[in-house]
Amino acid sequence: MPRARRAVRGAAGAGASARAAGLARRCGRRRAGRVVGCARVIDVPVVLAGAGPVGRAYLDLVAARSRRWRARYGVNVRVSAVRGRRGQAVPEGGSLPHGSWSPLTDLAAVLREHRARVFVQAVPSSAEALPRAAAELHTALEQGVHVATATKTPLLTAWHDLDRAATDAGCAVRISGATGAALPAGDLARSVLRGFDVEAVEGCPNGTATFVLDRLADGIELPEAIAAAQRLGIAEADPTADLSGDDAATKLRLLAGLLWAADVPSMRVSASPITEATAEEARSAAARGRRLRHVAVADSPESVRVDLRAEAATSPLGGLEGPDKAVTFHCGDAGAITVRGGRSSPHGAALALAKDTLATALDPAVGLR
Ligand SMILES: NC(=O)C1=CN([C@@H]2O[C@H](COP(=O)(O)OP(=O)(O)OC[C@H]3O[C@@H](n4cnc5c(N)ncnc54)[C@H](OP(=O)(O)O)[C@@H]3O)[C@@H](O)[C@H]2O)C=CC1
Ligand SMILES: N[C@@H](CC=O)C(=O)O
Repeated sequence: MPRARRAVRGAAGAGASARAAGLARRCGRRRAGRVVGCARVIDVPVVLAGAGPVGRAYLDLVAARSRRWRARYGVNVRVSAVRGRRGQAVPEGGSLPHGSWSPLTDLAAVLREHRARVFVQAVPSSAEALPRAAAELHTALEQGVHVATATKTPLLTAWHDLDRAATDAGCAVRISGATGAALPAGDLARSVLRGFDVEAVEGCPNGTATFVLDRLADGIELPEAIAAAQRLGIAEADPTADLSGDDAATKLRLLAGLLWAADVPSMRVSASPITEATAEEARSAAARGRRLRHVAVADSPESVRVDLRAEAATSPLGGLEGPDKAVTFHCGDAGAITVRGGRSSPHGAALALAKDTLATALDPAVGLR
C-alpha cells in the first residue's frame, strides 16, 4: 500500500531520537551500571491502560529493566500514569500505589499532563472493552502519542482508521503484543521479510491451544487443561477464543495486514474448534507418534482457516511445547522461515510491549506498517 510518510513529530523526532541513541551509545561510559559522560538520553514517558496481569507485568518489567535500557539503548522508559477500568494512579517507585486510585479523567488531558510519548494498551480483547479501547487509541494518536498495544479487538475492527490516524499524526502503532506476545512474528511480517514476497503464513500462534492439546493427549480432561492454562496466565479470562481458533485466526489476520496490507476487518475466517471430542483425536495422534496441533493458515489476503492437524513430533509445529508458539513464513525463493518460542504469558506480552515501546524511540516508523 503506497503511502506518503509524513515527517512530523514521530518520524522527525524518532530520526533525531535514533541519532541521539547512537550518540548515547558512542559517548556513554558505564560506571556501576550508570551511563555517564556526554550521553544524551531519550525520555519516554508512558501512560499505561490496563492493570491486569499484562499491565502489571509491564510495570514490573520497566521497573526492573529501565536502568539497563537507559545504559544500553540511551532510552529512559518510565510509566508515569496507569489507568484501569474506573480509576487511575501514578506509580510509586515503579509499582502500583497501595492506596486508593483517583477517578478516571479525560485521557487526552492525562497524556498532555504527563507529556506522554507512548500510550501502552493492555486491556481485555473483549467485545465489552472494544468501544473504549478503540476510542482511546484514537485519542492517543490525535495527541501525537505513539501506541503499543496487546489488545487485539480494536485492530480487527478499526485497522484502516487507526493506520490513517497514525499516519496523519506521524505516529507508530506497534502491535507485537497482539500478534503472539514475545514471538517476534509481527516484526518479521511488518518489516524484516519485506521484499521476500511472502506467499503464505501458517502456524500455532495461540499458546493455550497447543498447551491444552498436549494435556488432552496425556489423558487430562478439557476443563482441567483449560484451568491449568488459566492458572499459568496463558488463556484469556474467557478462553472461548483460545479454543474456537478465533484468537489464532486473529493473529494471522493481523500478520496478513502487516505482510500484505490485507483488509483485516473483512478477512474470512473458518475454524474447527477444540472440544471435548478433540481428546480422542489428540490421543490417537499421540499413539501414532504425532501431535495434534491447531494450525492457522493464511495463503491469501482474503481468508484464514484454523484446522486440527496431526503433525510429526519432529516438525516445527509438532515439536512445540505450549505455551511456546511458532509461525512459518513461506517466502518463495527464500524458502520457509520459521520463528518459534516467545511463550504466551503476561510476562511475554509485557516483553513485546516493552520492545515496541523502545522501538518508538529507536526505529522510526509511521502507521501500522
Ligand atoms: N496473557 C497473555 O499471555 C497475553 C495477553 N494478551 C492480551 O493482553 C491484554 C491484557 O490482558 P490481561 O492483563 O490478561 O487483561 P485483563 O482481562 O486482566 O484486564 C486488564 C485491565 O483492563 C481493565 N479493563 C477491563 N475492562 C475494561 C474496559 N471495558 N475498558 C477499559 N479497561 C478495562 C481492567 O481494569 P480493572 O482492574 O479496573 O477491572 C484491568 O486493569 C488482553 O487483550 C490479552 O488478549 C496478549 C498477549 C499475551
Ligand atoms: N490467550 C493467548 C494469549 C496471547 O495472545 C494465547 O494463548 O496465546
